[in-house]
Amino acid sequence: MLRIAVPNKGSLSEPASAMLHEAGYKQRKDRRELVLVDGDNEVEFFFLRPRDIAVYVGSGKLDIGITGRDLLLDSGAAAEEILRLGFAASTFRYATRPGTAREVGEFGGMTIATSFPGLVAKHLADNGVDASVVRLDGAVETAIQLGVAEIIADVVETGTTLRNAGLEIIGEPILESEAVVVRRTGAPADDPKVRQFLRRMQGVLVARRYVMMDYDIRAEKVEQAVALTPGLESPTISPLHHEGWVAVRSMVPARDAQRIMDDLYDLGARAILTTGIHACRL
Ligand SMILES: Nc1ncnc2c1ncn2[C@@H]1O[C@H](COP(=O)(O)OP(=O)(O)OP(=O)(O)O)[C@@H](O)[C@H]1O
Ligand SMILES: O=P(O)(O)OC[C@H]1O[C@H](OP(=O)(O)OP(=O)(O)O)[C@H](O)[C@@H]1O
Ligand SMILES: [Mg+2]
Repeated sequence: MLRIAVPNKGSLSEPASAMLHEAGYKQRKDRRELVLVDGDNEVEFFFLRPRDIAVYVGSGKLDIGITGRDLLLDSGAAAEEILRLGFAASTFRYATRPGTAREVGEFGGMTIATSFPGLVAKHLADNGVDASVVRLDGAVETAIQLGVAEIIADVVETGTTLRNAGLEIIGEPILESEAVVVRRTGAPADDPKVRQFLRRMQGVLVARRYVMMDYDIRAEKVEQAVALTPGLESPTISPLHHEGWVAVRSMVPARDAQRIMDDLYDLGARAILTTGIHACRL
């Protein structure tokens, strides 16, 4: 059985379970379930606090886990990222009241509040800054208003929370984060169960990002058309009964599909169809 840690709460929890479900795994129906055995797929899921996942995986008690890159690096656990999952994207940044400081070099002697003390301490040390770090569980924006800290370091997605608290971002992001799959550092890379799990998750990523496009085009235009729809490997070209025409089938990035359809139409392609991909193995 492959033992997999899955976030039980917070921003990572629902999208992680949705992705596992899309990859064909059984997922829990009740949020209070802590462990779930998916016998058909020979996988056991452990629903754990996102912050603890890298620790369990790093200790070797669980084979792999889904967590945030920021949580992984903050934990200092002996775990490493093996696949980016493309959800829960955010940056990790410093912020403060206007006029307090413009860059990390000016933080000397100040106090920084954060839920990610490991990340912040390392970033300060890397920049040669001597400042205090206070660990808070959440809602760190309020720490400035209440005089607990001059600076905060927190997760920023849209920036709305910071704006609402009257704070502004300082400097470049400390980190760009997203949900990732982690395993113990140095674990054998060729474990067939892990590889199968990663292939399934990669299949979901591709199915979410691509659509299948079909169209008919005059044979003499096919090279120009295929330049617009090169596919992942190479497009399939089939002759049409109507002489001088071919049918083309190719995967295209979903976000470009409408623009590509316009361009194909202008080139003379007709019967241009896009269909969703439910699952795939590349
Ligand atoms: N607004 C957000 N947008 C994108 N990712 C986020 C956001 N808030 C937190 N995350 C990500 O979620 C992970 C933190 O999960 P965690 O469950 O500890 O916090 P949370 O989602 O803020 O939940 P809560 O604070 O309700 O416990 C981190 O990887 C972080 O980058
Ligand atoms: O840039 P934004 O789109 O505003 O998102 C970022 C906010 O979202 C998270 O907070 P959450 O709601 O999880 O509360 P918390 O601070 O208690 O964790 C994070 O800690 C930030 O505060
Ligand atoms: Mg939070």
